[in-house]
Amino acid sequence: MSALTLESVSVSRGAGPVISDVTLTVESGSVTALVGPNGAGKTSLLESISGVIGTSAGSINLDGKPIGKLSRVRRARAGIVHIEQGRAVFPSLTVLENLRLTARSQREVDEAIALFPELEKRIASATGLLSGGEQQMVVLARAFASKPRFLLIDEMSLGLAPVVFMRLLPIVDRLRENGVGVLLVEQFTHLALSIARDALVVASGRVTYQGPAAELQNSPEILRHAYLGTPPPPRETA
Ligand SMILES: Nc1ncnc2c1ncn2[C@@H]1O[C@H](COP(=O)(O)OP(=O)(O)OP(=O)(O)O)[C@@H](O)[C@H]1O
Repeated sequence: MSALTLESVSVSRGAGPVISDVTLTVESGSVTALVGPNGAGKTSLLESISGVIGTSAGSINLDGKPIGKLSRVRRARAGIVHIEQGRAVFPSLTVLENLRLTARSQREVDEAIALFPELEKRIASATGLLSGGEQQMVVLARAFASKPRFLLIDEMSLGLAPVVFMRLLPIVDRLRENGVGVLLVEQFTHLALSIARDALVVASGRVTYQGPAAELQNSPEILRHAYLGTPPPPRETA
């Protein structure tokens, strides 16, 4: 079992700390939802994992080996792929050309198309002509074509209606079934929790909940306290 682990990670930017003391394990073939209020530090945490920004304390490990000092490119080569906010496609290139940009071989392109049959009929279209949801699908397919071991997805739903975003969730689940470990930052909390096994809530840079996604999904009170950063209600005993 492959794992991406963070041990007591802290991140500072600008005026001071934005992430404090986060410990987390994402296993291959699992989805972890990372949720929390605006400005909580979710994007900063993803950026520190992929190497966009540095950490101020703690360690980031891939299968037990520290990767926190590696460049962004080397982390990507090791299999940590970060889908940043916004739809980063080349709109004037066709879907196929966008896939070829990250795939290392035609086989990887074919595998991506096989996993995303929805894109097959649009393969020769300019990507900019696709709907927002379809373009996000191209982003996911392109990420898959780059053979990720761990995928960090930052607000894939940005600019999409919930109903469109809901159509992308089974695709994330398909990636998971293919062994990818997914860390999913999402503003549509309940939709993210619905496909996640584990959940992490951060508020003001600190972890306020860590546990099964189903528990958060089923307990609005626990979720509310986690977002507010206040102590959770006592667990009911049988
Ligand atoms: N480039 C930057 N320079 C300085 N401070 C930044 C920068 N980017 C973000 N911050 C600050 O870091 C804190 C965490 O921001 P971050 O974007 O990580 O939160 P977030 O949980 O992803 O928020 P949102 O859900 O609104 O996207 C905020 O206080 C933000 O103002």
